[in-house]
Amino acid sequence: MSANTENEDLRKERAKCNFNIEELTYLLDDGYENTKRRRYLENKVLSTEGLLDEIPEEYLSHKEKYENVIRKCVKLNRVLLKYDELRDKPMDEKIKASLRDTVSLAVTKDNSPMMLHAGMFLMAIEGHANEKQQEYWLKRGRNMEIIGTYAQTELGHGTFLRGLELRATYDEKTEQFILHSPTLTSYKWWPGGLAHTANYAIVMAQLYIKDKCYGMQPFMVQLRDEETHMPLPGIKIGEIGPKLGFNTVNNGFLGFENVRIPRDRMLMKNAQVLKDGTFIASPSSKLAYSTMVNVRVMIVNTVSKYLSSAATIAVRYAAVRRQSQMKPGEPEPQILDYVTQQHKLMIAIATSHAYHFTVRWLYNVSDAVKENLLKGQLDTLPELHVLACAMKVLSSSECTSLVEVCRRACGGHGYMLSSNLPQLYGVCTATMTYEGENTVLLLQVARSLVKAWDRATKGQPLSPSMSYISNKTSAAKWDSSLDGIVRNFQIVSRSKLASSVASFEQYLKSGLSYEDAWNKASVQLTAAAEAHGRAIVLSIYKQQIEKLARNMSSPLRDVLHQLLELYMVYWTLEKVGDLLLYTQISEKDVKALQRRYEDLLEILRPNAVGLVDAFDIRDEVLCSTLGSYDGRVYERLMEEAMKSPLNKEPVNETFHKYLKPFMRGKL
Ligand SMILES: Cc1cc2nc3c(=O)[nH]c(=O)nc-3n(C[C@H](O)[C@H](O)[C@H](O)COP(=O)(O)OP(=O)(O)OC[C@H]3O[C@@H](n4cnc5c(N)ncnc54)[C@H](O)[C@@H]3O)c2cc1C
Repeated sequence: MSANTENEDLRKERAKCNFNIEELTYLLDDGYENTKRRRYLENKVLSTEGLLDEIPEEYLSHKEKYENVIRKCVKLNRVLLKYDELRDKPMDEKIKASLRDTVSLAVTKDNSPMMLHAGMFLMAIEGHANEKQQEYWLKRGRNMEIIGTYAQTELGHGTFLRGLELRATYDEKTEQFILHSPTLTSYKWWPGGLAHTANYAIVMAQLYIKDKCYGMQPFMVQLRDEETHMPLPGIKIGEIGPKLGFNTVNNGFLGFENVRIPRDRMLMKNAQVLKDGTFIASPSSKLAYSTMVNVRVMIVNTVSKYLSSAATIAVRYAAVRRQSQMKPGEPEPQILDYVTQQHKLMIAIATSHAYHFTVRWLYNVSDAVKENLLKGQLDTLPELHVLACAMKVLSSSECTSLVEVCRRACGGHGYMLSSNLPQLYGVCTATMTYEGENTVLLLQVARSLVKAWDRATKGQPLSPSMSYISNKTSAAKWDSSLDGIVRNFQIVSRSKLASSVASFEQYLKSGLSYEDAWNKASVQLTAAAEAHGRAIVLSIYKQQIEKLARNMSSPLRDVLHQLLELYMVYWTLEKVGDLLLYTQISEKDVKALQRRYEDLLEILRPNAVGLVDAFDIRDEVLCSTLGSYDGRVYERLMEEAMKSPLNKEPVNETFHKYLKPFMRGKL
C-alpha cells in the first residue's frame, strides 16, 4: 500500500454502505449549511501553520506542554477571531460552540487552559452580572483583552457549597470587599487556566456584612497585573500538578490575604450589596444555579462528541485489523466480523446518537426556560435543573464507559497514546466529576422525584417530564414495540421510586432522623433517579428520530431506526433484572429480544464504517494512528513510534552509565 492509498478493507466497507453518508452528516450538523460552514472553517483553521503538534505532546514535560499549549491557543484564538463566521453569521450559538469545540480538539486534545474562559467565565458574567457590569466585562472578555476563569471549588470542599470557606467581608467605610482565605482548606483548587493563564476570575466567596453571613456570592477579581502578569499583592496562585487528563488545562490553586476589591466587583444581577452595607437578596435562589444548568446541558453534547471520536477510531480499526480464524482454512477475518466486537462498537455509535439527539431537545427546553427567566418567570427552571442533572449523569457515565470499551476493543494498540483513546477517556471521565459530581447530582434528582411522588399521591399535577409518575396503570402485558419499551421503563422508574420512598419512610418510622433515613435509602434513591433519566433518554431519543424521519430518505430512515431499536433493546437486556421484577416481561420475551438484538447487529454490520464516516471527524481532530480515514494503521503506528526521542540514537547513554557496568560487574 502506498503512502496515500486507502486501506482496501476500508474501501470495501465504504462501498457496502447502503445509505447516503453525506445526508447523515448534514442531519448531525443540523443542516447542510452548517456542514458547509463547519468544513470551511475547519479547513481554514487547521491549515494554519504551527497549530498542530509535530512532536506529540506526550513527549514534553509538564512545563513544556503548558508553554506549547499557550502558543497554540493564542494562534487558534487569533484565527478564530479572524474568521468571524464563528461570531457574526446567524448560526445557532450552540452549534458555534460545538464548532469551536471540534477545532479545539485538534489543537488541544487534552483540553485548553482557555476552556474556562469561554465555557464558564463569560457564561457566569451573563448569569450573575447586572447590565452595567455586563457591558464592561463581557466586551473585555469577548475581545479577549482579559482571560478569565471560574473559581468555586476549594481544597476542602467542592460539592457542599455552604462549606466553602473563602470570605468576602464588606467594609462600608471604604466601600470595598476584603477577600481572605482563613485556612489551607479554603484555598481555591481546580479552576482551569487559573495557575498561569487567567488574569481575572469569577470567585465564589461567603459574603459577610457586619459579622453576618449572606452565603455564596460571585466576585469579579483581578488576579494578575495586566501589564506584567505578576500576581497582585496578597494573591497566592499556582499549578496543582499532573492529573489523569487535563494536563494542558493549567488547573490552579488560589489563596487571598486580605485582598481589597471595590464594591462594584460583586456581580449584582441577582443579589446586591448597597453602599451602606444593606444586603438585597436575590428574588430567587434558583437564579444562582442557572449558569450551572447551562453548562451541564453543554456537557451532554461534549461527551457525545468524545464518544463519536472513540467509535470512529475503534470501528475503522476493527475494519482494518484481522485476527484469528473463524473457520479452519479461511483467511483471518476483520475483527469487525466478530459479533462480540459489533456488540461493543454498535452500541457506542447508537449511544453517541442517543445523546446527540436528546441534547437537541434539551437545548430547546433550555431556550424556553431562558425566555421565561427574561420575563421574570422562574417556575420552569427546576424542571430544567432536574433534566440537566439527569442527562449530564447518564450521558457522562455511559459515554465514558463506552470510550473505554472502544479502547479495549482495539486490543493492545488501543493502549497506545498515539491511538488517542486513553486521552479521550481522560477528558471524558472528568465530566463525571466536574459541574456536579454524578452521585451528588443523582441525589438532587431523587429529591425532586420524592417531592413529585408526594404530589402524585395527593393527585396534584406534575411537570411534563415527570407526569408518567402519576400514571397508575402498571404491569400490563409486556409489549416489545419501541413505545412498549418506553412505557415499561417508565413503570420500572415509577416502581423504583415507589420502593425507595417506601424504604425511606420505613426508616423514618423506625425512628431515624430525616437525614439518616435519607442517607440509608440513598442507594435505592440514586437508582430510582437513574431509572428516571433512562426512561427520559429512551423516550426523547425515539421521539426525536421519529420527528426527523419525516424529512429523511428511506435508507437513512431505516438505518437510524435500526440504531434506535438497537439502543432500546440493548438497555432492555441490560436492565432485564429490573424489568423481570417490575413488569410482565417473560423469559420468552427476553429470548426474543436477545435474538432481535443479534439480528440488528447483523443488519447494521455493513453500515458500520459509513455510520462513523458520517460523524465527519477530520484526521486532525481524531489525532489517532488507529482511526484515520485512510486506515494506514500500521504505517502510522510505526511513524509515530519513530517520533520518540529515544529513537533518535541507536544506543542510549544509560547503557554505558548503568547497564554495562551492572551486567559486567553486577555489584
Ligand atoms: C478535571 C476537573 C476540572 C475541574 N474544573 C473546575 C473549575 O474550573 N472550577 C472549579 O471551581 N472547580 C473545578 N473542578 C472541581 C469539581 O467541580 C469538583 O471536584 C466536584 O464538584 C466534586 O467535588 P469534590 O472534589 O469536593 O468531591 P467530593 O464532594 O468530596 O466527592 C467525593 C465523594 O464523596 C461523595 N459525596 C460528596 N457529597 C455527598 C453527598 N452529599 N451525598 C453522598 N455522597 C457524597 C461523592 O459522590 C464522591 O463519591 C474540576 C474538577 C475536575 C476533576
